[in-house]
Amino acid sequence: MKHRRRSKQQKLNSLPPPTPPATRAPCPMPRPSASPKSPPPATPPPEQGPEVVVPEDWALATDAISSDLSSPVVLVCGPSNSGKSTFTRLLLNKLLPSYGRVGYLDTDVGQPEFSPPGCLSLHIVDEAITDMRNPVLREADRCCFYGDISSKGDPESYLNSLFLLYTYFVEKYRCPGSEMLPLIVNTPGWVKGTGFDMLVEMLRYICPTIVVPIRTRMQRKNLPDGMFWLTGGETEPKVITIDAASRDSLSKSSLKRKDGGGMRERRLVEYFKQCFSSDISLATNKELAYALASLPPYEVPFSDVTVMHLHCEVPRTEIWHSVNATIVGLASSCDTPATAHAVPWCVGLGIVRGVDVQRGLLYVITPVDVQHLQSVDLLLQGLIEIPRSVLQVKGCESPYMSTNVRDKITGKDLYASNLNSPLSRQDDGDSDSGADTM
Ligand SMILES: Nc1ncnc2c1ncn2[C@@H]1O[C@H](COP(=O)(O)OP(=O)(O)OP(=O)(O)O)[C@@H](O)[C@H]1O
Repeated sequence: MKHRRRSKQQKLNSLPPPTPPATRAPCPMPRPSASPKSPPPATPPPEQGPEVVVPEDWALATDAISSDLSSPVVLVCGPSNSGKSTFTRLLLNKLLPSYGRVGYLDTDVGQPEFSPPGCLSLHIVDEAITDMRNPVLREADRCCFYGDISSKGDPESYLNSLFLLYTYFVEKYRCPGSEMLPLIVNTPGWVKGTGFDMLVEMLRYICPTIVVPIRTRMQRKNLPDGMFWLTGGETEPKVITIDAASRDSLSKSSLKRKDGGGMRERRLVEYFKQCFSSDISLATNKELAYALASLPPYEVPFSDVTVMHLHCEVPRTEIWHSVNATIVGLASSCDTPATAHAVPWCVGLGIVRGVDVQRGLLYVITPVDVQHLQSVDLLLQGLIEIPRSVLQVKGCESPYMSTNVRDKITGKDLYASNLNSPLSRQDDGDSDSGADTM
C-alpha cells in the first residue's frame, strides 16, 4: 500500500469535510460538545475471580502430555465454557520448559487467546502465561482474518484458514531437520450440528497425536465418547478425557460464564492501543478515543488497494463507502499461499477512519509497522465492529460515526442532536469534497 502517514501538523481536522450533507459526520475531530449525551459505555473489566483450580485429572493429563517427548500435537475439544482455554494455558506452561517454544493454533474466532476477534492465528510461544484468566495479546507468526465472531456464517472459509495455518506450521516447524515443535490446538465450543461436523473435519485434517476432550456434567452437551472422528484404518491418537473443573476448594462453581462481548471489546481496545507508545496515558476509554481520533492516519489511494468483502456482497458503486468506519484486515495479494482456496495472510487490523471519494483516498489507523504495510494491497472487510466504548465518549463528538447511524441496541438515532448543533452547521457550510468521515 503506497501510503503516507499524515504529519502531526496535518491533523485530522484538516481532513476535507464530508458529503453528502445528510450523512455527514458532525466533525472529524473530537471536540467538546454542549449537547447532553448518555454516559459512555465503559469497556467491561477483565475477568476477576479465584485462582485457576487444577483438578487431579488435569494435572495427570498435563504430566502425561509433557512426558511424551515426541513433540505432540494436542487438540483440546469440548463444549463451550468447559475450560478448554484454561487447560491449554496450563498445558502451554507445562510444555515450555521442555521445548523452549510451543506452537499454539488459535481457532476460536469469537474468543481468541492471543489475537483480536475475527482472527485465526498461529503463535509460537516462548514465554509462559502469567495471568491464567486474561492472557494478553501476542504477535502471531501467521494470521488469517476470517472477519466474524462465529464460524457459522462461512464454515468453508473458516476451515480453509485453519487448514492453511496448520499446513504452514507443519511445513515450517515439523519437517525433517526442523525443531519439531509441539503444537496445542484450542478449538471452539460449538460442538453440535455443523459445529460438530467442523470439529470432525478439523480432527481428520490435523490428525493430532493426543486428543483431550473435556466433559461437563451436562451429558447432552458433551462430545460422543471414543474416537468419533475416525472412519477406520487411521493411526489412533492417544485420547485423554478430563472433566471440567466444576468445583473449587470452596465448593463453588469454577466455571464462570464468560462475557464474550466484553472480552472482544477489551481485545480490540488493547489491540488499537498499540498505535501509541507505552508512555502515553491511555487508562480510560475517553483517553483512548481522543488519542485514536487525533492520530494522523495513513492516506491510502483507492488505486493501491482492493477491498474484499468476506461475508457480504456490495455493489461496486458502494465499495468505498462501505469500508468507512469499519475494522478491516490488512493483507497482501503477493503473500497469499499458492494453494487452492488460498486465504491471504493478514498482517494486522486497521480502522478506516475516513473516506474521501472525490480525492480517491482512504484514511487508515493501524498499529502495523510501516515495513509490513508496504506490501498491503488488500483490505478484508468482515463484520468486526469498532468497540462501542471508543465510539461513544462523553464530551466529544464521535469522529467515527455519521449522524444517520442508528444504535443497534436502542434503535434510536445516535447523535441526532448534532445535526442542529452550531458545530455541524459550520461543517455543512465548509463542505466541498466527497469525504465521508467517520
Ligand atoms: N480450572 C479452572 N479453574 C478456575 N476457573 C476455571 C477453570 N476452568 C475454567 N474456568 C473458568 O470457566 C470459564 C470458562 O473457561 P474457559 O474459557 O477456559 O472455557 P472454554 O471451554 O475455552 O470456553 P469457550 O468454548 O466458550 O471459549 C472461565 O471464566 C474460566 O476462568
